[in-house]
Amino acid sequence: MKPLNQLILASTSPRRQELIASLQIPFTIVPSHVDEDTPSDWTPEQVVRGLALRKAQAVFDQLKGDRPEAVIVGSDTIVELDGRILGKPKDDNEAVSMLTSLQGRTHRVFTGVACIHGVTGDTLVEHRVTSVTMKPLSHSKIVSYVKSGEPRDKAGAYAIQGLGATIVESIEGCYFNVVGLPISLLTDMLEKFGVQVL
Ligand SMILES: Cc1cn([C@H]2C[C@H](O)[C@@H](COP(=O)(O)OP(=O)(O)OP(=O)(O)O)O2)c(=O)[nH]c1=O
Repeated sequence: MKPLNQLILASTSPRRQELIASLQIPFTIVPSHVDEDTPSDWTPEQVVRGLALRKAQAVFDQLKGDRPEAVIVGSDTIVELDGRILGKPKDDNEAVSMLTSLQGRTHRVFTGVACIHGVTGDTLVEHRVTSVTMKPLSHSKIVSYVKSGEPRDKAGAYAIQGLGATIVESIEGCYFNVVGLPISLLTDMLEKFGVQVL
């Protein structure tokens, strides 16, 4: 397999763009705009792995005529509580109800990562899980956090990297997995494609 030294990030997420920049490898952004619906009986692992692959595959299909000498990276993040999957809230009311169910408890954040070799089409898919414990929160604190606007485009209606840091008590596992791109896992995957980060 030909070693590559460039990345294509199949994502509109500004957080993922910032995180991938930290690898100091040349990268470009090609948003995937895929339908994020999944069958209701899929497990959290199946959802994040399936959607990460769907995002990377959509960009690969779009570019494959050019056989880009780059690894295409797709990623997806969800929150799971009591077997229930929480994606991005559709409005502020749903954000309040998500945070009401998460406060004072421990939930799991799943992120799937898919890498596709732009020349050969070889594919790797992995995921990571991080446990996050949220502080107990009053209704007025939840409403005030939702009013900040931060929960809107975040799985589980919070952002640990922002004001959401003030409502998280502790985490167990990879922090960057919660933000949406587990950098350490991604690096291991890239090395399998011959992309050396260090
Ligand atoms: C839990 C949590 C999620 N998130 C974000 C990461 C993801 O951007 C978002 C989950 O939505 P995703 O569907 O994974 O990603 P996206 O639609 O934002 O971007 P794209 O599909 O184009 O890659 O939630 C945080 O930023 N901080 C957090 O603490």
